[in-house]
Amino acid sequence: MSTFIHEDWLLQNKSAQILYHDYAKKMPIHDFHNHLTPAEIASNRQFNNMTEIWLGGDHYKWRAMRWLGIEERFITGDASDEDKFMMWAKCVPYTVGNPLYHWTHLELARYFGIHELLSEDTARGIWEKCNEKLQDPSMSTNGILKQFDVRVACTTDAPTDSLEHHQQIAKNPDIDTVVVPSFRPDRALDVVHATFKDYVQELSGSTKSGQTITTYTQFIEALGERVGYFHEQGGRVSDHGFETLPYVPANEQEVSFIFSRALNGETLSQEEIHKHQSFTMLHLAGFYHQYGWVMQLHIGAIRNNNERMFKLLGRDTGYDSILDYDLARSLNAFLNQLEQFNQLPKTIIYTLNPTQYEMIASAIGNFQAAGIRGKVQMGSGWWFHDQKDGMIRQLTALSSIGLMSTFVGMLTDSRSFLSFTRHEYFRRILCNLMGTWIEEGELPSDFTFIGGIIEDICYNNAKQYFDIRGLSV
Ligand SMILES: O=C[C@H](O)[C@@H](O)[C@@H](O)[C@H](O)C(=O)O
Repeated sequence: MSTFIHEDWLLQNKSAQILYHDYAKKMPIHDFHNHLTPAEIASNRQFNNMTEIWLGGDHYKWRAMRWLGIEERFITGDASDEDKFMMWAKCVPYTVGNPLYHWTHLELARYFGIHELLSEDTARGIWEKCNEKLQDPSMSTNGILKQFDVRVACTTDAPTDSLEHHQQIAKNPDIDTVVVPSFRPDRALDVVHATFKDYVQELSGSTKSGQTITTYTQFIEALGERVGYFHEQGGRVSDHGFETLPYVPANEQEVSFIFSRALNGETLSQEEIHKHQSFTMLHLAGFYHQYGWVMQLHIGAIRNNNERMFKLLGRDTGYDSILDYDLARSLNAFLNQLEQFNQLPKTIIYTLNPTQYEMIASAIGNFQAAGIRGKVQMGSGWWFHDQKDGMIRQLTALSSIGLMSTFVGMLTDSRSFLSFTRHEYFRRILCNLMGTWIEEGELPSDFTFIGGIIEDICYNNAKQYFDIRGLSV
């Protein structure tokens, strides 16, 4: 009997199989956005068991378990690692149709050589086999990066981070992967949050002078200094998470006043919040442009919706979802404002709302520029759309309205070292889509040509676009 994850899995025709096996499969990985922990890479962490590496931090699995009515103690609570794994195994058969079912079995197959389907019945054997394999040097963090030929990994880091772990990684001759930080200044834009004042203090502490920030000008200077520091440490990417991307024009004087009111803990109007955010984003984008960075905008998540659970577990624990809102005007206005002053950096826009794919694909066509292929990009299917249907929708919108040949492709966006197979998943779906176009006569059956485009989307485009120092290929 053939296994579920077989050689031609998801490749439904001959052309798709050729594209995947002869072109996509061999390409290295350029993982330009993830949430891996630099400290774990620096210490070359070896995981004790499957729960540690697979279930800890994975809010996708947690949501599915809650959906099945599992008690929280088996999800994020105090149950033993073994009991948590057994409970997850029991849930897996009921995830059919959800990407979790695919991801789970693809990860078991590629990392552990396990082709049995995970369920209550097979759980014990799989737990033991995987835990044993996890002790192998090939399964340490560095072992995994090597196995999957991960040439670049961009972690997600606070502007105030010392980046000491990145420095250790860079000095370690055993780590071939170029691991660089991404600058994620969400808290700098969150003037309404009760901790904004503490954040500004933290930011002051991270600058060379350590001088207390009291004015907006000092605040922007401090952020600029930290962008410079990240750059020195190899950073070439920033990342922002927005509910919506407001764009409300403002001037320095107004925003300075709003900033000092925020520092005093005064209540700000929605308009003031948006003005501060818009103006600060223009400054930040200017820095990214100056350093030749890529600005990533993740837009459209409504977060921490379950207050009771937020109080218990905090953020990123599986209580975020898709926001509906208007984006076209503010997105165009924001990009336009940067473009007017020649300050628009290379930009990737991800949306959590797939009804916006066509709109975004059309908007980015307004801001492409000489000398850079696909300067403004639409990011791959993000989060709830990091699955077959989501990827096909994103690729279809991008290819119909823009140029898919310039697309920088896939990233894991994951907190787990077992997620590198997401690239394989994406590649199979991409090859199946283009292979089907060949079979249906919509593309020529010229494999060198179409295969070359596949190789570009899998790796070459990202390598060229991000231009991360030290890349050896
Ligand atoms: O795929 C889902 C992601 O990891 C999600 O948790 C992140 O994208 C995170 O919310 C972020 O804002 O960076």
